[in-house]
Amino acid sequence: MAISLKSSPCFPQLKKSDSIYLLRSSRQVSAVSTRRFRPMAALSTVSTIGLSETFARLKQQGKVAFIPYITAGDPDLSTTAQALKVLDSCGSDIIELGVPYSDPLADGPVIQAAATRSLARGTNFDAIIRMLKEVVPQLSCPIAIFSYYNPILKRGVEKFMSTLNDAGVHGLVVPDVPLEETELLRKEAVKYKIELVLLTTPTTPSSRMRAIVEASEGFVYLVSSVGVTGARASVSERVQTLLQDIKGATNKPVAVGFGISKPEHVEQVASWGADGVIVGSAMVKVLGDAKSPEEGLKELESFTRSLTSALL
Ligand SMILES: O=P(O)(O)OC[C@@H](O)[C@@H](O)c1c[nH]c2ccccc12
Repeated sequence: MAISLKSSPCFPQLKKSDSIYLLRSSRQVSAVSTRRFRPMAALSTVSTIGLSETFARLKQQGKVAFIPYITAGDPDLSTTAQALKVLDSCGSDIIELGVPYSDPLADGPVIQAAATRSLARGTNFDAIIRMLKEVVPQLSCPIAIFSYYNPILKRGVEKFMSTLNDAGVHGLVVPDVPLEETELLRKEAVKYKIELVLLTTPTTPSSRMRAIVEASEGFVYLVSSVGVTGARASVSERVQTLLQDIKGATNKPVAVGFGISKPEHVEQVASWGADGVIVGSAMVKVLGDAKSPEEGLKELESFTRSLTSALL
């Protein structure tokens, strides 16, 4: 069944030939766009497919996934709700949504500041989940929650996973959980159909990298450079060989993050064979630097479009 696209704030009027097709998958209706941009309205009742299925569909279309990260509650949760819809309608394929934390040891100054602002406003996990229950049914791309390990342990792993499942979240990234401790996380994640994404870095020994890619669900997160998150002037050439090493060890999709902040970075990483490109700090900065939430959302729209166009 094909439906014609309606105009949406994020892309010019598309031709009829750009119709999207609603495909019935085994578990749910899913929408595959024949182009990167999707209208918000036309997909308001379609539930999303998961991370691995998203990558499989993009691979069939010869496309690379665009994966933005934003911090929930910065500047506030209602702006986050609108930002998710803007990112979705501007062609994001998966969205990473960060749960703000008081000790974000892997984050650079931009995301640390966003977490501090969000926590100062009183953002908490329950409020984020309430917001997601409203917004997820309006999105056409899956959400992966980004949380440090401590808040998950405090809430209880099973309760945390079932709460994500209830909210329609498909993925989870826990940057500071050691591989040795992922067993319990993975067991509960599988039970609640949450794809647990693990990270490998340029300094991960190859035997450990192989264990990580084996255990990772949804996709493998290749951290492009040592250090913390934050926009860099360029993406390290080493990413090319790291991608080859990982792809030699698994058929799972590999998405690259850290430092990517310009269209040329996106293009470069895609040309090296990445299945997905992750942009966080640069997105968070756009929202954080804006004089008002409205201005932030407008800037986010044009910035996202500049990056997703680099993948077309
Ligand atoms: O911010 P960058 O340099 O664009 O990197 C992506 C990153 O923000 C996102 O994936 C992320 C946010 N917090 C993290 C902590 C660890 C690893 C990754 C992350």
